[in-house]
Amino acid sequence: MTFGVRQGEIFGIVGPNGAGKTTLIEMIEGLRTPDGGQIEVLGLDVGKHREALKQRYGVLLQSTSIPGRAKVRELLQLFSSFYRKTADVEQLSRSLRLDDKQQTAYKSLSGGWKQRVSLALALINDPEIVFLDEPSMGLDPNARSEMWEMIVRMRNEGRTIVVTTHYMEEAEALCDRIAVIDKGRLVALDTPRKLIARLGGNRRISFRNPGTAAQHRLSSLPYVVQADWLGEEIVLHSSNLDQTLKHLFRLAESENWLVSELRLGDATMNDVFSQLTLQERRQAQ
Ligand SMILES: Nc1ncnc2c1ncn2[C@@H]1O[C@H](COP(=O)(O)OP(=O)(O)OP(=O)(O)O)[C@@H](O)[C@H]1O
Repeated sequence: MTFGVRQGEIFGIVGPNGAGKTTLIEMIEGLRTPDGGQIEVLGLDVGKHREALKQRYGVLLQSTSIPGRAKVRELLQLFSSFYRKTADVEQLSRSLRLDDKQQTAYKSLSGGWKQRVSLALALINDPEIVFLDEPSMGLDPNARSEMWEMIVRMRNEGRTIVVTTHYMEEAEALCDRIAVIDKGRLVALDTPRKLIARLGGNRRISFRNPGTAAQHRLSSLPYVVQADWLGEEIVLHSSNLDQTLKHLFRLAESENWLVSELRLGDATMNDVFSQLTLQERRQAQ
C-alpha cells in the first residue's frame, strides 16, 4: 500500500479486527520492521532514523505499559526525562485538567483519567506527530467525546495525528481523511465526505429483519445497490428511495411479513465501512 499523511491533519485508519491497523502504526513508529517497502516520517527513513524520530513523535501507550504505582506527577517527570525537548509540564497538566490528579497513583485512576494521563505522556515531548491506537477504546460516551475534543485541540495546535478507531461516527466527525484497510491492504483513502459520496448519494433504508426475507429478493428490489444483514437489522442502500420503498412494501405484503422499525437516512461512514469490508462475508451468506 502507498499513501501519505499530510502535515496538520487528523488521519484515521479504520478496518475490521485483524486488518493490520496496529501493525501498520507500529511500522510507521519504527517499532516493527516491514518485510518490504519503505516508510518515511518527517522526510526521514524510519529504519535509519528511529532514535531521531522518537524525539519528534508521541505515542499513546497502553495502560499496561505504564508503571501503576507511580503518581501522575512522577510519570510526567519520568517521561519528560526521556526527551531533549519537553513540553511545559504545568501547562500540559492544566490543559488536560490533570492538576488535581498530580499526587494520585496511576493505577487508582478511572479508565477515562488513565487515558488522559496517557495522552499527557504522548504529548510530553511537544511532538510534531502523535500516534493514537484506539484512544477511545473502553471509554464511556462522555469520556470519549472529551478525548476527541482533546485530539482536535492537538490538531489545532498544528500537530499531525494518526489515529485508529472502531467507531465510525467518530471517524466521520473528526478525521480529515480516512484510510480503510483490510487484510493488510489499503482499500480506500479519502475524506469522510468523499468516501460517503462514492456510495453514489444513495439513501439508507433500515428495518427489522423479518426472518423470512430472502436476501436475494431484497437485494434485487429495484434501485437497491447493496443489502446488508447487520444482526437483527437489514440495511438497503437505494439510489431511488421512493421506488425501492414502494417495492419493499409490495414484497412484504406478498410474502406476508411486516416492515417494522423502518428508518430512512443518508449513508454514513458505517455504510462505507460495511461496503468495503463486508463484501466477502456477504457473498458467503
Ligand atoms: N501487512 C501485514 N502482513 C502480514 N501480516 C500482517 C500484516 N498486518 C497485520 N498482520 C498480522 O495480522 C494480525 C492482526 O494485525 P493487527 O493486530 O495489526 O490488526 P488490527 O487491525 O490492529 O486489529 P484489531 O482491530 O483487532 O486491533 C497480526 O498477527 C499481524 O501480525
